[in-house]
Amino acid sequence: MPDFTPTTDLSDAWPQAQVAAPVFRDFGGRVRFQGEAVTLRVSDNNPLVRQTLQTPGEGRVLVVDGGGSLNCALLGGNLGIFGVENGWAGVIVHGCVRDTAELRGLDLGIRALAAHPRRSGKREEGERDVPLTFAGVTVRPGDRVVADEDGWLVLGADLVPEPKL
Ligand SMILES: O=C([O-])CC(=O)C(=O)O
Repeated sequence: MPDFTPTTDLSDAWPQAQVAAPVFRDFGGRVRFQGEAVTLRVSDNNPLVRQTLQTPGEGRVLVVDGGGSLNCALLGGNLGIFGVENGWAGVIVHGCVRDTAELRGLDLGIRALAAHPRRSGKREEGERDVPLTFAGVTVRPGDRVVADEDGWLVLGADLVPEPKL
């Protein structure tokens, strides 16, 4: 990926960068990804996740706060394909995903807490474009999210562009 600065270097250059607690697993076919955050808060229901991944991603990262729920999966193979087809760089789920063998084959960054076989509820509820706080970070819409082999972090929109490293 062109112009990719590792999270380690970003963290060194910007001590104020928010680093997510290292509780996320990598499920995607793309280990390194970055982009502006689009935010969703849902609770064991994923229609908003589906709807959002069906809109143009334009290289952004969908950040889903599922409240850390270990009850069901908020994203699976079909939603992952929507993400690829619509140009999302990645999806970060504070919750679970499923179809992990399929997700691994997608050109999409995917982080989540765990795998879970059960599908989520189908109620159209949740909030979009709200600040999210979980795993020690606050993600606001438009913040830059950067993920790689070492974890992921959040750079507030005010920190863009990058400093000279
Ligand atoms: O539809 C769902 O709830 C999640 C899923 O399994 C998929 O994306 O394929």
